Amino acid sequence: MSTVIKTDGLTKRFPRVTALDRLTVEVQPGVVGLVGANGAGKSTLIKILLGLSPATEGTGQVLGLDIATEGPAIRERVGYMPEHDCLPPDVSATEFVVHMARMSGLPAAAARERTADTLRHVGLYEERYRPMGGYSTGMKQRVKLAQALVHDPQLVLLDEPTNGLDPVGRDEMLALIRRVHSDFGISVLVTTHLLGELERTCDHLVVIDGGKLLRSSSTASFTEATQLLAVEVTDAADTVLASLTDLGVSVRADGPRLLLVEIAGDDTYDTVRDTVADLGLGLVRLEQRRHRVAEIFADAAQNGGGPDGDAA
Ligand SMILES: Nc1ncnc2c1ncn2[C@@H]1O[C@H](COP(=O)(O)OP(=O)(O)OP(=O)(O)O)[C@@H](O)[C@H]1O
Repeated sequence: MSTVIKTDGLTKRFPRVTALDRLTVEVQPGVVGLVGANGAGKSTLIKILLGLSPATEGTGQVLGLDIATEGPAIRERVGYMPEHDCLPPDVSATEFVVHMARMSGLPAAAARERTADTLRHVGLYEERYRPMGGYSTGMKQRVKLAQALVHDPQLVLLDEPTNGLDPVGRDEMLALIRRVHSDFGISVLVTTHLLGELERTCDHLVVIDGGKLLRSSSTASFTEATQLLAVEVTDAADTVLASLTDLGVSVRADGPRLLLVEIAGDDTYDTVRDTVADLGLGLVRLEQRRHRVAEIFADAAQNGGGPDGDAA
């Protein structure tokens, strides 16, 4: 496997803020999430990787090409979906994507063919001939994705592709992103400020905060199982808590009906089940807790860094 993105000490200083602070990271082929609160430096990193904005310090390569000197070659091989709405309202999706394909160097016939295939792939059908001003946010996001894919890139950089979507639209977009990789073998770097959003979509997560790398590792290792059992009961969780405590089980309440029980061994499951049954209560859920991506921000905040709020 060859490295898709590699940065070493990448720094971007604006007059008032350091947007990227000595970022050293490597990204392998697959679907990779770039996660960070608003202002963490995600869009800045993408623009630098595309060779559109110079780094203040540090180096980087995309698909083995130098970001400082080989920007045009990078942009030939990389698709980019910008964060903000950038679609001309009185042009149809077909016209727009054909135009973007021609801009990437495709001849007219190939551009039309690729546009039709790509728009079909992202799920735009008859609507593709209508002016985009009348599109929903979800349709606009699909057009933005299509124009990033139309020239058959090896890598796409997707900046907040789920922005403005409702939960159903978000799930559809995430499934589509997954298919970009599984159907075409295109590597994906996708950003989000919603910390838990990419846990099911990405193979690997890079988490940044204040321009600094907090962690880069496989999604599985981010969300590995904890030694805690989440126990949801129909009611009277306090009674269950008291009974379990009497039995020497380490347990605490986490809301009116939820208890968190420390797993001491396999028999913890039986103890919990029997205790709830003996009290004549119902068990709604009994499952081992997994770590959440958001926890890394709480840990960083405890150690003196981390965002202070909107990292939901
Ligand atoms: N051209 C610029 N001039 C000055 N400051 C900038 C510029 N672009 C970005 N910044 C600042 O750099 C920091 C990182 O911004 P960036 O847009 O990369 O964050 P982000 O993680 O993409 O967040 P968002 O999703 O809100 O765009 C922010 O503090 C931002 O205000």
